[in-house]
Amino acid sequence: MSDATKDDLLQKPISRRDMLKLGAAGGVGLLLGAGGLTGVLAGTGMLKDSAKAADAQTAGDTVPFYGKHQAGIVTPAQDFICLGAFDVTTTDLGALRTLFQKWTEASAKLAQGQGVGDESGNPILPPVDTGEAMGLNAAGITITFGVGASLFDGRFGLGSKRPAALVDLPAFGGDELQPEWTGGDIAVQVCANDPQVAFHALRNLARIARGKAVLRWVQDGFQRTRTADPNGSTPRNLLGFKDGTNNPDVKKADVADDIVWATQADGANWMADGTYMIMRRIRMRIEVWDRTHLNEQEATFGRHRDSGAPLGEKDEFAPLDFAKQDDKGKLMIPMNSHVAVANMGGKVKIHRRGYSYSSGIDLKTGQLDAGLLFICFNRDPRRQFIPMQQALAAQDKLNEYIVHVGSAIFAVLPGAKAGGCIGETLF
Ligand SMILES: C=CC1=C(C)c2cc3[nH]c(cc4nc(cc5[nH]c(cc1n2)c(C)c5CCC(=O)O)C(CCC(=O)O)=C4C)c(C)c3C=C
Ligand SMILES: [Fe+2]
Repeated sequence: MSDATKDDLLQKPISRRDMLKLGAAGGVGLLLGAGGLTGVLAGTGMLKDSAKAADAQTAGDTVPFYGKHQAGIVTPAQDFICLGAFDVTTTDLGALRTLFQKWTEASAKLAQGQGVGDESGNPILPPVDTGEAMGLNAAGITITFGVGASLFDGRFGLGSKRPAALVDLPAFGGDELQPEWTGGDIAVQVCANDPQVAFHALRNLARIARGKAVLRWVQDGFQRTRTADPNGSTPRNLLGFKDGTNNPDVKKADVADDIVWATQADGANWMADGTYMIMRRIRMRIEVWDRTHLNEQEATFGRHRDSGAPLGEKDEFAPLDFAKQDDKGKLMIPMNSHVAVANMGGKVKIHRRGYSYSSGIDLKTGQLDAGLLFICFNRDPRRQFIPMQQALAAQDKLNEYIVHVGSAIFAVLPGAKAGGCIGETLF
């Protein structure tokens, strides 16, 4: 084996699957034994696997956990989400710091496709990791942490550090918020290309938090999978429309700087390179929508259903022309359509990263409890999400078919370097 290949293998994170194979071959310790690497890897078939794994990695199998910004914000959306909000039960700032230290270490391991910690090997103790992700790769997992306004109350003496941009969201017209889907001291957003990998991460992070924080609400969500749509075209929401077409291109650093990342100049020094996340659990009146004719559906969004193009256009990515009229002088895109209102004259932008959710049925009505787990990231909600949602609440034709039932806002912490800790700029 060439030195370069050996280096690659040593750099390559060892996945849960590799661990199992190494375990069967005599233990991970062998990996470190002098000259043992080639033999162990050949014996387990990992040499062949490592070539496959390298391919998988280029397909986004592992996303670095550490960095200037947290992952899971401008990272292209994975197929599944498991979003949890926690209430902190400890009143000790030191314990909160320790929790974030433990969460950081565990998350860095999970991002590499590993379990949350080293097993003791003692059969009379519960395993350190819950085990349901054994044999699964990292599936592009990202874990993103944020803190809610309630964390800045009297409990930890953090009141003076509450960023001005971390406002309590105002009441919006038409809101029917339910307390069980609202608020939270801490948000943990887990996204992955496998639902079990995502669930496993949130479950283990909740387990680590025992005695310090408890889950307040959890919402799973999904988009189409890569298997069903290998081309990665724009996902469709549960109303059947392509959703995300005109999202700003946050892969471009200048666009992300403008729309997503907070700076020191924005008010709170500790939030530099962080962002603000808004979650809205938006239930869709699916049964009503399904009885609505296509013209009306398209007028509601201002786009064609099949292509996703603006009304009157053929190409999904054609620019929106709100002045364009049909041959009778009627606006092609109605002024009260969702895109016309959300566009805000092109002056206000947010980065949307939502998922569909389906949570069974409403037992009272027998109707589907399904909709959009709306998530957006923005640099200052006072200038971005809030005015946009105020306009939508007042004018959006889509309001006939949706109702906002959950809501939360979080300051998403800056990223950390390897060896550092998420939250170190705050606590
Ligand atoms: C406050 C922000 C927004 C909420 C809440 C929201 C809810 C919501 N949106 C859809 C479906 C679509 N939205 C689309 C575009 C779009 N939506 C927002 C903002 C909110 N949406 C913006 C800023 C935009 C882009 C506007 C523009 O300038 O073009 C679209 C069209 C395709 C696209 O560009 O993504 C769809 C479809 C649903 C179903 C929903 C609540 C359930
Ligand atoms: Fe929208």
